[in-house]
Amino acid sequence: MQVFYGSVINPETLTSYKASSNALLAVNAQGIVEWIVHDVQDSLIQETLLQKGCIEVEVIPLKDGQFIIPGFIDTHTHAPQLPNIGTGAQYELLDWLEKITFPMEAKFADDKFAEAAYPEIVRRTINAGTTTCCYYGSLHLGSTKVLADIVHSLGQRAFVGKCNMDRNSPDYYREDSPETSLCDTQKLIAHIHSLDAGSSGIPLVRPIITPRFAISCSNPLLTQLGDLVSSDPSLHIQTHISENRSEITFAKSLFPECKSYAAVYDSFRLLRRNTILAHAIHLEDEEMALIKERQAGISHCPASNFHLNSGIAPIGEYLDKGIKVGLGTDVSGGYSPSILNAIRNASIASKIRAMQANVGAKSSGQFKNNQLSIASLLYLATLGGAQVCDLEDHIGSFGPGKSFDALVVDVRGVAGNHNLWGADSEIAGTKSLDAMLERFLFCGDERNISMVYVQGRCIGGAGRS
Ligand SMILES: O=c1[nH]c(=O)c2nc[nH]c2[nH]1
Ligand SMILES: [Zn+2]
Repeated sequence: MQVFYGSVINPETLTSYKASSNALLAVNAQGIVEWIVHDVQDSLIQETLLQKGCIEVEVIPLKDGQFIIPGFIDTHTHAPQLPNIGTGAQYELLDWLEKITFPMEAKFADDKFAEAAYPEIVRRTINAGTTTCCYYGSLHLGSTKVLADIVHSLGQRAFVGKCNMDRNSPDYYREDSPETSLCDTQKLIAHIHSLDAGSSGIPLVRPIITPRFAISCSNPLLTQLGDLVSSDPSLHIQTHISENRSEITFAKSLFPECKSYAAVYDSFRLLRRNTILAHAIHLEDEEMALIKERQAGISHCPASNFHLNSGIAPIGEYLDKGIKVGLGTDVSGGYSPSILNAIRNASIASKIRAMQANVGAKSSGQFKNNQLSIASLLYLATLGGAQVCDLEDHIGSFGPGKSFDALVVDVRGVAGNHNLWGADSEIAGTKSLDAMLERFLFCGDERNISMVYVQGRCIGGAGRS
């Protein structure tokens, strides 16, 4: 049993979180939160432990300036694109794929290249505070197995998929046939299942079906992927939707029988409660209704949406409609593997939409055309992401029975490196806990993430010895 004592911030709803500066939080040997008691005075720690039946446990005290939050959930990123971050912003999506992205992803045909590149890539996402990550690999089976192996060995919770893509990309980066694509996908699923064979509970690394986007998949391929997921309702699905106007026009021209982009995925049985749709910037009303009805989730990738000049997703409207939304870094459309960067861009995106809305006009919903609050931003980065991954019963916040996927944040910076508080020593109490959270979300970086826990195990962070 590990028992932490100190400041804990726990997201509750889109508009609220609970901040308590002297909580006791107990995690059992399986990495599951057993209980939390808020507002425990120093003098009552031992009595509280006894009441909980904990005898002779060592309490881990958090320091002044430290607090625990749930780990970040990155609902959309591309592992083989990390070597490209910070390049290509002069292009929009379709040219960017051809000129920047496909040439880099093609290098992962060589497993050795993947073995050299992926450890640092995964380590960076972990130290950035991402405890659950939805990874796209390249189209290659071999290197995507390497990615899954590395994620597994480093202890991150993740979904790992290889891209399915058998048309509309250059010869050097396209699968030979729908059959090859399906066969390699099945082999990847078997490989990932073998990683956690024999362990109880939900496995940390899980496969995810990854039709890159409608444009890159033929009808036979989508049909076969639909058959595959229909045979296993627990299989997750990730894809892109409605990111860029030219992309939408092209996608619609390829599927004239479908009413909308979302309807394409729906017609192949790929739209369901464990489907993660990245971007969703330019959805039509009918598509929003369909996505809501199917209970699919949206990965909001605002940095990428700005960087590739794609647009600003109407996240407030989706939240008003009750559509599930989480955050994605979308490396390398996005130029940072950190969800903190996604939080900042989500905040700016919401402010721009609010500014663009008719000045003085009353917003028709709670979130539409309003800026996202700190509570909403924290929620999207944690519990919202968990909902998008269909894992909200297990991760995204702390509560009895949920996994301890958590960050120990240190606003003074680990070993004083990157102190967000400067010389101000006034750093105690719930009021300043709110201020610490805000300061961390907008100014913090990995130097302020002391420990990264997944399933109760410390797997990274600047303060990990
Ligand atoms: O941002 C994006 N990144 C990609 O790699 C991609 N592929 C299809 N659509 C895409 N959008
Ligand atoms: Zn993407």
